[in-house]
Amino acid sequence: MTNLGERSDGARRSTGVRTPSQPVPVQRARPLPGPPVDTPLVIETRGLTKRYGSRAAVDEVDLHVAEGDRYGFLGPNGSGKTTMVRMLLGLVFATRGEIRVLGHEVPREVHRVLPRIGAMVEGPAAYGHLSGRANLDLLDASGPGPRAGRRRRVGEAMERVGLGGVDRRPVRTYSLGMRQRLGLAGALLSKPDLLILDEPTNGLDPHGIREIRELLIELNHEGTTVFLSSHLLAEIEALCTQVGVVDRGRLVLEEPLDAVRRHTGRVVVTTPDVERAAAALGSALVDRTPDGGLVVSPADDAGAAGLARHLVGAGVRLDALEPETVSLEDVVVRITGPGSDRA
Ligand SMILES: Nc1ncnc2c1ncn2[C@@H]1O[C@H](COP(=O)(O)OP(=O)(O)OP(=O)(O)O)[C@@H](O)[C@H]1O
Repeated sequence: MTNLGERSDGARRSTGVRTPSQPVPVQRARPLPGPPVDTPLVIETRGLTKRYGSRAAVDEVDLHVAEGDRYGFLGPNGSGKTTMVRMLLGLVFATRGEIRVLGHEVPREVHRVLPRIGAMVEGPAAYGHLSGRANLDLLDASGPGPRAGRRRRVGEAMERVGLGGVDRRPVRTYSLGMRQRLGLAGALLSKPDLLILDEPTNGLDPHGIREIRELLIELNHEGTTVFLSSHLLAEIEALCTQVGVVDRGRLVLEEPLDAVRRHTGRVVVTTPDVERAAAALGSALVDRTPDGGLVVSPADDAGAAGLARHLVGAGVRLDALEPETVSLEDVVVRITGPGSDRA
């Protein structure tokens, strides 16, 4: 198997946007902003494929997750996210392709990788008749950590996910959100270098989602790389620094979030004098936003400053003049089809 760590093409990020009629793999393109290209990769796959019968659940995926990333792996239902996550953890064998996690080949060296990973896949599993603390005690006992300090480790993990006060209740009385937090506490026990989480905010209410997001950002600032799969665009947009979009098993985009939400070169004008502004703009007015903003394509040499002068000169009062950006949702909807459960 090729040593993925020896890649020299420098293309740690690839980029590509396709229209639905162009089912091409992700393209490698311009250098992108973000961490330097020599940031070590903690997850890398090449040509990774998993077939179930004639159907490819994961299809020729080249994934690049760099140290320090908060990487959001996004895709419609049935697009292959869980299969991908399971292959990264050695739970499912690939049909073809290569996987390297934290510098080791998976599945061959997965025993060297797992102690450094915290993972939560397809919802947390726990013994319902035991308390959350007892479940974590068992999990800790099955891990590589020493017995000494177990009580403290478990206590800290429970506190971090907001379950500090409920440690005597049996897990069968937990809400889905509490189970999700318990799963996350289990993933944190070993103070992992890498967290791999499949839909970690499933079942959480908005407060819970925010708490988990803040926790993941905090852990990331402390040095943990976070890889999470989700179909929740808003969640990825609020949390992640990097985005990989998968559609029907293929990785169709992999970019820093900032690059995805790039500026369009157009300007959104907010004004109380909408019709006066529209008349002054003439053919430079190209669209209107749902909340009444005017989308303007300013002449190249004049830019936003020239646009502002022109409008003020025409007697238009300006509330705001902002660059228009593409939302993650716009991009994802454009490049992916409906989930395979709707095909
Ligand atoms: N064990 C299996 N046997 C046969 N087909 C499978 C198996 N596991 C997954 N698949 C198929 O592979 C495809 C990808 O499934 P996967 O669960 O990885 O997608 P997903 O993106 O995680 O979906 P969701 O967001 O709905 O969880 C689907 O078409 C699914 O039906």
